Amino acid sequence: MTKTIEVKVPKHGLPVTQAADVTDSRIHLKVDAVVVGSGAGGAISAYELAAQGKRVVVLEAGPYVPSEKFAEMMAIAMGTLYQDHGGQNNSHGDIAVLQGACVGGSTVVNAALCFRTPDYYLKRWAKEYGLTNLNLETLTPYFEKVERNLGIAPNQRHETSPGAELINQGLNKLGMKGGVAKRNVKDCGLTGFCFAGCKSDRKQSMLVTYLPWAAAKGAKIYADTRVVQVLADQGVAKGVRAEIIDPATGMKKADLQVDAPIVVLAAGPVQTPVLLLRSGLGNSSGQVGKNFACHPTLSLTAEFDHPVDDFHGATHSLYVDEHTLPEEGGYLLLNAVQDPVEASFQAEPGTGERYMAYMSRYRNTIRLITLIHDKNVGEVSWKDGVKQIHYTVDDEDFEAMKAGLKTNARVLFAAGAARVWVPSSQRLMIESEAEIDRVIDGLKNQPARYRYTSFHPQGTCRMGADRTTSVVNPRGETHDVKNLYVADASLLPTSIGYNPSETVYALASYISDQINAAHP
Ligand SMILES: Cc1cc2nc3c(=O)[nH]c(=O)nc-3n(C[C@H](O)[C@H](O)[C@H](O)COP(=O)(O)OP(=O)(O)OC[C@H]3O[C@@H](n4cnc5c(N)ncnc54)[C@H](O)[C@@H]3O)c2cc1C
Repeated sequence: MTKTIEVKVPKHGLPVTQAADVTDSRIHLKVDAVVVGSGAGGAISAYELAAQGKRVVVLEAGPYVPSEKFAEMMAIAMGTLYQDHGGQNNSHGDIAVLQGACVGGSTVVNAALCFRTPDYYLKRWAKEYGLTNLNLETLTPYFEKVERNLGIAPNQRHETSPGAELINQGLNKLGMKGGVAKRNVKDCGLTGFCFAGCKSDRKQSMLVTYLPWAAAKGAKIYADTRVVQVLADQGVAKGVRAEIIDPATGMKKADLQVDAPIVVLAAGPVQTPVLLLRSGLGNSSGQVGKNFACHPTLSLTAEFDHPVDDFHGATHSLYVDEHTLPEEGGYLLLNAVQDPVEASFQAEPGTGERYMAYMSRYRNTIRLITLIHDKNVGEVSWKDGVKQIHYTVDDEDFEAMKAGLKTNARVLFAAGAARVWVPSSQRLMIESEAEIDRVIDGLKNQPARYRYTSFHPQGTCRMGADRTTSVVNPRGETHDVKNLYVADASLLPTSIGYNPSETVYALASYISDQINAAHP
């Protein structure tokens, strides 16, 4: 007689509890540490704490989407992997603020470009915010560790996209120098689909690195689970309350309470402050949600007289940072490959036949992004059950954007562009190098006219030594609530001008060590 033995194996490699797996309407867990959010900061914290023997649970509001299910189409990826299905904006609706919202967070959809935090900012943070502990000597081992663990390395020659090759030629003609991008990608498949998730798992996102490692050390991961309140008693963190939501219906399936003496918030720079505000915790300084910066970007699209086919290759091949520090201009240039959907919203060629004609030349186009180091002038608020991002581009920052766009256009013409499209509702096209200054000088700081995208929100739970001007102390613990830690991009005291993921990876690793030291 044959006996069937039922073996329960994880469905797609990563053991994740999803709403569909939940049968009880109330769940109560007791662990050593609860981590809120499974992105850059959350996944690293979860692994580092679990590796020290702590019982860890990770709660992630977004769904679990295994890599094999990634659709190599932006429109679908936006709907499944991004915060608010890709529709998160500032309150004026003139800047798209993109964040990942899935198991692995923004690391699943990011372009993997990595920079160590420049010493310039570490020195500034030490001087202005008392963060003398975050110096190069202390942080270098953390940079080295995450670079090793995530395979962060300079692109190989063959990974350079065709558009980046042209841009390099333009830079050479102008006597400028591009830097070779470093990315957390191993053996890149050159598909150009980073923003839609890496189907072949070559991007070393949290989904394929720290989260499986955390699970191997015993951490439990819940998807579809939105934390709605941080629990504390007499100034000491006690755990969190969450709701497990069926993503198919939007209906609540269960209430979840986690009791834990260590709470790590890593819900990202929009949701972490919202959680603190909703919970009425951590805000004696009045700084929770304040100091929001987001690195607004505008892309110029160059059109060539011949096909370039700039859709295969590293998403980012090169950067130009001669003018990135605030005193030197405050802008960074980055090339990026683009799929037709992205190309379609990076320029304003007009509608109808004009638009069709423009898109029919998609193969001839490349883009160069201008990213500005913005001041921390924004605020995330939570009012009447609604989150809002109040932010508008500051006038001085707009001047940095204009300076960046001028350099950007010069590089594109030197690269051989026939014309350059400005992403403005005024339908601006620059037809020669001689026209650059006139067109760009004519731009006014009216954000609704432009196609702004932010990929890097940051700064809403500022770290600092002074409890009256910051939310989190230099070890990552909130000034107000003991054992309540923050380990995500909200910590950054100022905008850092460069893509921030490696800074978040390093800070989360550093803070995990502080937590492990305080809770042996
Ligand atoms: C399209 C895109 C491209 C990018 N490209 C680059 C790049 O090339 N280089 C670079 O350095 N940076 C890049 N970034 C930015 C980088 O990925 C982020 O700075 C970094 O991931 C931030 O880490 P985090 O831990 O703060 O948040 P995230 O990685 O965003 O993780 C936060 C997680 O918390 C979850 N969450 C939110 N609220 C709750 C809640 N209440 N309960 C439970 N879970 C919650 C979210 O769903 C999300 O999964 C990019 C970002 C995007 C969106």
